[in-house]
Amino acid sequence: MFNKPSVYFIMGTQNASGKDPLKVLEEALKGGITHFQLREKGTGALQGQDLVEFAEKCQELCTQYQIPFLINDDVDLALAVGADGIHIGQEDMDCDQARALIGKEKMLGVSVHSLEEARVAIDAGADYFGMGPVYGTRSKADAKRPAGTAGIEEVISHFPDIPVFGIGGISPQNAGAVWQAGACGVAVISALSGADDIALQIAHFKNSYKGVLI
Ligand SMILES: C=C1C=NC(C(F)(F)F)=NC1=N
Ligand SMILES: [Mg+2]
Repeated sequence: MFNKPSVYFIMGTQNASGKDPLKVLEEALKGGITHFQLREKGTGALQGQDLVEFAEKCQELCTQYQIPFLINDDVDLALAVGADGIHIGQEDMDCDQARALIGKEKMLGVSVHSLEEARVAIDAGADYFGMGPVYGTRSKADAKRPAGTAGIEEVISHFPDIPVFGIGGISPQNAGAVWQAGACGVAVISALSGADDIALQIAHFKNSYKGVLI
């Protein structure tokens, strides 16, 4: 479920750079992403029934390609469409509550920025961590300042069994440090949603992992 090198695509309708978001998702699935997260935020974001229907279409595509489909923040939406899991941040509901709501089978991802936050998330049964922003990012309006990969190294050294995804401004050109830090995968928004050839970009991400191994 979390094999290296994982490429975790995150997108909402506002990240599709004018393209049909479902077409972008299908191209990414065809191109070999390993996880998908629907993160519907910002002005113009879908709401209500429109959001449910869009999420259901994302779910159908991910099921077709047998890729885990996770939803950011919105546990009710995740339960409504039968998503494979949720991703929550520190400012969302607490991990224990989220785990109680989704049950043991679904995936629980948590954004963590410290050992303490990681410990709390592990106690709640988190399946993976998101850590960042590694580099500067334009995809998250309230992102913290770039943290590099030190935090990733520290958390992995204390909790070696929990997969960690680096996120924030990651491209194939700067992904090497994220793999070097021991991350299970890279989580990306604009590096894929804005790419001319998404499959090629995914291949570049996977090759950047090989580069580190050699
Ligand atoms: C803020 C986030 C941080 N990390 C992740 C993930 F990559 F999934 F772990 N997703 C988010 N939405
Ligand atoms: Mg959040």
